[in-house]
Amino acid sequence: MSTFNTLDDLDSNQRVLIRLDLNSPVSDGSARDNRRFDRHAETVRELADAGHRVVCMAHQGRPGNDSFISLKSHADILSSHIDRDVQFVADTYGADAIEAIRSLENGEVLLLENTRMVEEELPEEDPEVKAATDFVETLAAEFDAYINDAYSAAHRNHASLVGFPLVLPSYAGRVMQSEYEANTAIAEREFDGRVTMVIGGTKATDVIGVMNAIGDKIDTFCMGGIAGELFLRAAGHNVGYDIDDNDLYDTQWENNKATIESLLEERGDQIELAVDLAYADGNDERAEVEVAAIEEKDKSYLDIGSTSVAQYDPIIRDSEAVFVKGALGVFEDERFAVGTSGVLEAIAETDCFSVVGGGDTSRAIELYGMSEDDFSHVSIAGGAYIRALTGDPLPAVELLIDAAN
Ligand SMILES: Nc1ncnc2c1ncn2[C@@H]1O[C@H](COP(=O)(O)OP(=O)(O)OP(=O)(O)O)[C@@H](O)[C@H]1O
Ligand SMILES: O=C(O)[C@H](O)COP(=O)(O)O
Repeated sequence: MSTFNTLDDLDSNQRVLIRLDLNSPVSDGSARDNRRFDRHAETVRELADAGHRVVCMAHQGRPGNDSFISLKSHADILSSHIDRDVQFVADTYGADAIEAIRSLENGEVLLLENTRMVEEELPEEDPEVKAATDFVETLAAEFDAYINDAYSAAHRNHASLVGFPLVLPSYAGRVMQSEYEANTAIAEREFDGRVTMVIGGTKATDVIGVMNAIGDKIDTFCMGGIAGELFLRAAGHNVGYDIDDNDLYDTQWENNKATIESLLEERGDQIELAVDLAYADGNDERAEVEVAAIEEKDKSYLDIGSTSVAQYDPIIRDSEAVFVKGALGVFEDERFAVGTSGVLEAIAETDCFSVVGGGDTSRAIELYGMSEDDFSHVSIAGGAYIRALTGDPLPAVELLIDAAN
């Protein structure tokens, strides 16, 4: 597949600016280690070993969310994965950042502060607009090359992703290369038997927006996570709204209500909803309730229930291909891992073609004693992977391809 320039095309001794996707779960104000660090470490290590000066950009969370934090802890985690120091500067493109960039020696690695702290990074705009921002112009002047390794963020038209390919020689990093090749090939595959997609996670908007586009390729959607609860709400149950400040449901409901309702109407026979949900009871133990018995939502539902898992299990075992996007519950807490681990184990035990995607979902594989080898492909991308399945191009990838031609 000849597409974009890769690290094999990079000249020696370059000052490189590389976009990673280190967007991670956050606890106690710090990032938690996950597969994204491990995978990007390969690209960063290769560049540093080759003697380039490596400056990394990445984002974390979204402004206004609890997970919108500094990248300081990310530098420490990345450093532990590449066995060399990763310097950190709490600045994006101001005087401190420029000084740190200019002080870098060959083979050294520096991580800049969270790109989403730059006002010009968001919102989504045309590449030409992003390329003309102070952020892109100022940083571009310090580098010989731009590398995009952030396949999992390539569906966003943000400055750090679409601005630089217009002003610097641009290359794909190793993660970009392998994820692009795998996900593009998968999007083109055809299957004879049942094709199932398991949908969970927190970013319901990303998946609901593409369910129609992939609906002709998918026979059955098994729903969980936030999207699952929103569908239950549309089906007339008293769930799928916020009962605390975490705005996981209400905004996504407002933005997707019409689409969910029309999906249920037009594709209702393809969509499997949970029949029971799990929560923490007064003793902090896992408890389950039938969806039909919920009169009012007065607690957070953190997993699908075991009857729902038993309902999804034969569907998965009868499938020729299973695509997973997002976790069915808060699997990081063992009490609420029943849905996610149950579904993943069913996939691992069959020989269907399987892809597991979702920024954090791949972590469940390791956490619950499975191996990545039990699946055909494990992607560290969530929204980008599901967009790729529709066959729609990813803006940041298209720009890398244009740059090579
Ligand atoms: N019912 C739920 N309530 C709160 N969080 C949930 C629930 N179900 C799943 N989650 C959380 O969803 C996260 C998994 O999301 P995942 O990273 O796979 O997809 P995403 O957040 O939707 O999107 P992306 O992969 O694009 O980042 C897990 O960290 C899990 O705790
Ligand atoms: O985690 C992800 O899926 C990517 O980093 C994109 O993050 P976003 O959904 O906040 O743009």
